[in-house]
Amino acid sequence: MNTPNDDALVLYGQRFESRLLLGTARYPSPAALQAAVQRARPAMLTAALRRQGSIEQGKSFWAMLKELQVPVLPNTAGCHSVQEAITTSHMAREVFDTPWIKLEVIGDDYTLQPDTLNLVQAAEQLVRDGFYVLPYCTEDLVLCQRLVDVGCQAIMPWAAPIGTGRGPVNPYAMQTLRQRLDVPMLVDAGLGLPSHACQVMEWGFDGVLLNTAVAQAADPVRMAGAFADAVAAGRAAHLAGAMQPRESAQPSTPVLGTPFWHHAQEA
Ligand SMILES: CC(=O)[C@@H](O)[C@H](O)COP(=O)(O)O
Repeated sequence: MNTPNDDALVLYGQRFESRLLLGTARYPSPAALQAAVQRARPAMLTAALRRQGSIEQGKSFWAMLKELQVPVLPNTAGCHSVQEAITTSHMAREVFDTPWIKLEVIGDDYTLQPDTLNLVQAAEQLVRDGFYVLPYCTEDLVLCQRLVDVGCQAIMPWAAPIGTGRGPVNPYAMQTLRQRLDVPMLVDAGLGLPSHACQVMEWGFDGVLLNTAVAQAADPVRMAGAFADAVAAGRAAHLAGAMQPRESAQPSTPVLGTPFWHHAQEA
């Protein structure tokens, strides 16, 4: 029997049972992608409208995504300008028949760093056009605030540049961001290990989006499972309320006073 999840992820008013989102690129085979998705059961699958490959390959890829029955989150990967991102988003909405868009506007091709100056403008227009915009951004607090100001109901700060697998490179800024803004935040890009995902979930992030760490693992299916478990563990730890670290040692078993077995013997 399925028990209702009272801790579902809610984005733009929609509930998702999982807090893990997966990318669909760079898997060794379509079968590996399918099996990884079946193992991880992600909330959404992101795919670039501008995928490389022949028209035939494209058609069978989209058919496979449909078969997986996981909501598709089209993305604007490869877009470098506001207009390009907006046009691509509108095409994606027609192709996938969905209001969701992962908004990427790349500002630097070497680091794949989001164009923080133009991202807000693109997001504002897309929100006005009725999209559910999930902007891929840096962990800069003021940028994230501006994205929220223009109507983004959730944001996706990076942990590290796409494909690096370095994990959160700026823990201080990420934790500050989490404390300062009260919107759903999904950490997108740069996670390499399940422990990275667990860490950001412990900090209170609402979910993670990742691709390379699963797709490029020696065993993508097993790694997909490991990430799904890590995301759930990090979320549970966050909700459980962690102890505060201490400077000095404190015995976890009190040894002072009368041992409890002493009373038992006297009774
Ligand atoms: C697929 C996708 O959207 C990536 O651009 C995303 O940002 C994930 O990054 P990693 O591959 O570093 O997990």
